[in-house]
Amino acid sequence: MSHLLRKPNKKEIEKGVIVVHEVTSENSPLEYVGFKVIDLDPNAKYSELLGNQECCIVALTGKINVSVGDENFKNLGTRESVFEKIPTDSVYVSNQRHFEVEGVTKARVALCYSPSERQLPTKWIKAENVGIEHRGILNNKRFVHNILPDSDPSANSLLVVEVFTESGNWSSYPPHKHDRDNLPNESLLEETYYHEMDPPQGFVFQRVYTDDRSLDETMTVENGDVVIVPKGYHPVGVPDGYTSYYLNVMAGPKRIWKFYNDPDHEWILKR
Ligand SMILES: O=C(O)C[C@@H](O)[C@H](O)C(=O)CO
Repeated sequence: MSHLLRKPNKKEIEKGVIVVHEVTSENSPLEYVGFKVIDLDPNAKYSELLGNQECCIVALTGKINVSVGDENFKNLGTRESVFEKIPTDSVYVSNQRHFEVEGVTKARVALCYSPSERQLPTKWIKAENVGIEHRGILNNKRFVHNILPDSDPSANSLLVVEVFTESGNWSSYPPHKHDRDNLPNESLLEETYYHEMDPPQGFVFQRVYTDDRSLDETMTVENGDVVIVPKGYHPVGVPDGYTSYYLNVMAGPKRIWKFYNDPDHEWILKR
C-alpha cells in the first residue's frame, strides 16, 4: 500500500472519544499540515492545548459544542452526512489556546492544524457564511465549500476546503501542484485529503506524482481514507455511480493558494 495512503485506525483514547486518523510531522513527511479525525459519543469530550499551531475544528457530521477559553459555541454542525452537500460549522482556534469539543449527538470532527506564531481571535466560521464555488466543465465538474480559503485573513497559515465530485467526474484536475515557493507562479502548500464515498462501498483513484516521476503513486482510495500530498500533482477520478467527498487541509510558508497545472493536461481547460 502506498506510504501516502492512510486507512482508518480507530483508537478509543477515553470513553466515547475515538481517534480515527492522526497525521503529524512525526508520522508523516509533512512539516506544515497536521490532521486528525475524531468520533465523539454524546457528552464525550476531547480537549487540547495548542502550542505553536492553529486549528480549524470542522463539524463533519452530527452536532458538537466547542469551547475555547471562556468562549462557548453551542450545537455546531448542520448535517448527519457530508452527502447532504450543505456547508457545516467550523471554529478557528489560534496558537497557545485551549479548546474542548463535546459531542451533542454522535459526531465526527476534523481537526486541521498548521503552524501559527501570531495569536489571532477565535472565530466561529458559520455554515451560512461558507462560500460555495462551482468549478469545471464536461466531466471535470465539482463544487467546493470554501471553509477557510486564502481570501479569509482569519488564519496565519491554514487553508481548509471541502470538495464534492459527482459520478464519472474528475477533480483536482487537470492535475495541478503547489510544491514550490515560487510566487507569483506557484506557492508551496502541503495538503491532506480526507475522503468519503457515497454509497460507502465506493472508491476513487488518486494519483500523486512529480514531473520527474521520482514520486508516482496511484492509489485506490476508499471511504474514510486519508491521502497525504507532500508534493506533486494530485488528481482524483470518480467512478460512474458514486459521489466523492474530500476535505482538504493545506499549509506552507505563505498562505496563498497558487497552483501550477501539469502542462501535458492543461489543454482540457480550453475545450
Ligand atoms: O478544484 C478542485 O478540484 C479541488 C482541488 O483544488 C483541491 O482542493 C486541491 O487540490 C487544492 O490544491
